Amino acid sequence: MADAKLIDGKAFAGGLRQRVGAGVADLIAKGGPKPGLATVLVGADPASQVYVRSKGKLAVELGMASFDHQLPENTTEAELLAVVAQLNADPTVNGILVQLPLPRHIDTAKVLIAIDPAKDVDGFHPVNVGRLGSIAPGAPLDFPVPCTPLGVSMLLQDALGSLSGLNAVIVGRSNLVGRPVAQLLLRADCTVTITHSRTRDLPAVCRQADILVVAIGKTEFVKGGWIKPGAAVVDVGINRIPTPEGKSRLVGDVAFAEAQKVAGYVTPVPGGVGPMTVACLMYNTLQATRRVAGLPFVAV
Ligand SMILES: NC(=O)C1=CN([C@@H]2O[C@H](COP(=O)(O)OP(=O)(O)OC[C@H]3O[C@@H](n4cnc5c(N)ncnc54)[C@H](OP(=O)(O)O)[C@@H]3O)[C@@H](O)[C@H]2O)C=CC1
Ligand SMILES: Nc1nc(=O)c2c([nH]1)NC[C@@H]1CN(c3ccc(C(=O)N[C@@H](CCC(=O)O)C(=O)O)cc3)C=[N+]21
Ligand SMILES: [Mg+2]
Repeated sequence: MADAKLIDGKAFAGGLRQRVGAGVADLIAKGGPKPGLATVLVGADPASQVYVRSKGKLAVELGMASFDHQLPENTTEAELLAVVAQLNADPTVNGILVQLPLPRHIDTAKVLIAIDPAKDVDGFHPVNVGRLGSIAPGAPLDFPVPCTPLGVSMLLQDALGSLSGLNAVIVGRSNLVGRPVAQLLLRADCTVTITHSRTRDLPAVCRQADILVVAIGKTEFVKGGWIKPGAAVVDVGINRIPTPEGKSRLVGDVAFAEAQKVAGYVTPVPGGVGPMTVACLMYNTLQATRRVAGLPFVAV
């Protein structure tokens, strides 16, 4: 079989960013508010610092205001909740992202439920989780939806067109990725199977998949022999591995070279899902701002 088509997430994300930027300009031109995105990072994890900084930079590039809050590792839960309350009350802030994971002494669920659901641009608040979990097939996504899953579903719809009736297998059941991916593919009329570390004969389950989405955090875990010929494979994993030169590079959860020989479509790491996550955060921030301005929902 010919090599798989590469799903170019970086290119698609570039287009989405451009459309969001145009949406921001249009909103402001019509006298609407300037979208504002607040990011909150607790602790000094270098990778997280890089991500949060790049989110702020992109927001400004797209015409939004960016507010970055860097709190020390020893911040108490009460202090973090006070920052969230202040951002909830600030009318210039339309989107709030609290970078995860939080230090162990902070109860993540308590922080996420404290964010105003209307400003929850990660889609992690239980109200938004519930909206996604009870959505009717094909109904509009007119509330905040988790960024990585939204990006995954956009890439699949762009590559395949209608997903109706396709067998989708998700590897990983986290609240951040696996579960919301499953909800979005169910909304798109896929037949969805969610798998995890207790799944029996995972390779055999994966081989049933027309769409295989992998989000486990294990370097090149899914092998070529697990993939149905012609399937669309979306690799969400971000694993940093050392190179012989003493540097590091990113690899996914799928053995990419093997997958390319079997799959019909495959996303690379880097340049696949990652850039979509950040673009969808901008999309969610624009949409949250349009909603507070009382404007109707339009997908961009
Ligand atoms: N590209 C992007 O924008 C993003 C990438 N990521 C990346 O995606 C990956 C997953 O992230 P996240 O969902 O937060 O991870 P979690 O660690 O929260 O969840 C991992 C999931 O994988 C499952 N799992 C682990 N080992 C196996 C195994 N051997 N067989 C089957 N299932 C297994 C776990 O199962 P169980 O529940 O049974 O423990 C769990 O459900 C990571 O590499 C992360 O860095 C995350 C967010 C955004
Ligand atoms: N509240 C919260 N929301 C998140 O969305 C969130 C989070 N916390 N914590 C961490 C994870 C991880 N995540 C990524 C975002 C972008 C890339 C990304 O842009 N990746 C590039 C590579 C970037 C590089 O080279 O380092 C790519 O795959 O091409 C990856 C991973 C968002 N997360
Ligand atoms: Mg915690």
